[in-house]
Amino acid sequence: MPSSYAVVAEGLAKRYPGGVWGAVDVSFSSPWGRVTVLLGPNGAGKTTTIGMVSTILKPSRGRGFVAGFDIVREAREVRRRIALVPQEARIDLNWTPLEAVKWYLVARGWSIRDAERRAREVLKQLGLWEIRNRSGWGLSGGQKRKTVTAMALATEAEVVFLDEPTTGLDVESRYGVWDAVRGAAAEGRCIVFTTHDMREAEMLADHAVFISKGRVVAEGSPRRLRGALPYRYRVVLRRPRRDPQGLAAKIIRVGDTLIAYASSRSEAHAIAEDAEAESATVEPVGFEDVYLYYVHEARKEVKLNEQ
Ligand SMILES: Nc1ncnc2c1ncn2[C@@H]1O[C@H](COP(=O)(O)OP(=O)(O)OP(=O)(O)O)[C@@H](O)[C@H]1O
Repeated sequence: MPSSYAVVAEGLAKRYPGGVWGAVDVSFSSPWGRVTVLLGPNGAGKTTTIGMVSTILKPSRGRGFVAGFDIVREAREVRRRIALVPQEARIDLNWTPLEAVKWYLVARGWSIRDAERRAREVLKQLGLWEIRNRSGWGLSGGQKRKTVTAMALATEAEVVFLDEPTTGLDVESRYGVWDAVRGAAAEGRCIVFTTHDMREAEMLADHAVFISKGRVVAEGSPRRLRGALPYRYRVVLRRPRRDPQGLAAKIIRVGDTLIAYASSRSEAHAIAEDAEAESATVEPVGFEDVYLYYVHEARKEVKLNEQ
């Protein structure tokens, strides 16, 4: 029973009724006390993966463990230890944020007094304090979304699965969610998070898992994944007069903008000068570049361990 990791997926696959494969071969390990971010294009299999490890979906193949418990044979034990915010989660609109969080905790076995105290704490952290007593009918989409996230993070769950919790949230609200997620990880819990926002992934991830077409194509810490790219710098050229073909390690075209990759800062500056572009910026590669490389280019599996 492997329990040194909070979540372990071993070759998980899911075939939906009708024959569509939602996941084909998903293997990854999420450490305790860390934030694991699942990344990948629409339809890659992130939600399906979260569904399987949170016991909502039965895998068609493979094995999975949460806190050392088998996700199929010991699903009840797993459920006791997790909290989940599905992508489409909604609150009961007849409740206020305070009621929603508090009564959810009570339903999980908390005393009313502890639930009230904890609900207040989390609502403050997520910037929901001012509207804690407003009916769900009077909340904006983002406020409702944050309330559901507050319900999951307020719990004692050792492992919290959040499927795109910040989609549609304003900048300040995102910071609130990030703060709460980091706080939960600092308590030793494991947070598994999906997002399409590369900046968010870069800010939050201790551990990243890239999924493409139902398979894990890369896994590791952001630093390791960045370091494994065959280039170090990206040059963004807007309307270049000359094509940096030959100078760049790789080029991506987005309309009249080119992203050229270089293996050193001096090469990057040479590309920027030579192109005579309307504007040129040179920056170290980031998570977006990691994403583009692993998801769209490298088809082979890459695994980067922390050692
Ligand atoms: N209930 C279902 N029945 C049949 N096919 C499904 C079902 N749910 C998902 N799929 C399919 O499984 C594949 C993976 O979907 P999934 O929702 O896991 O992707 P995702 O990575 O979470 O995507 P997104 O970023 O758009 O949320 C897709 O091809 C999808 O159409």
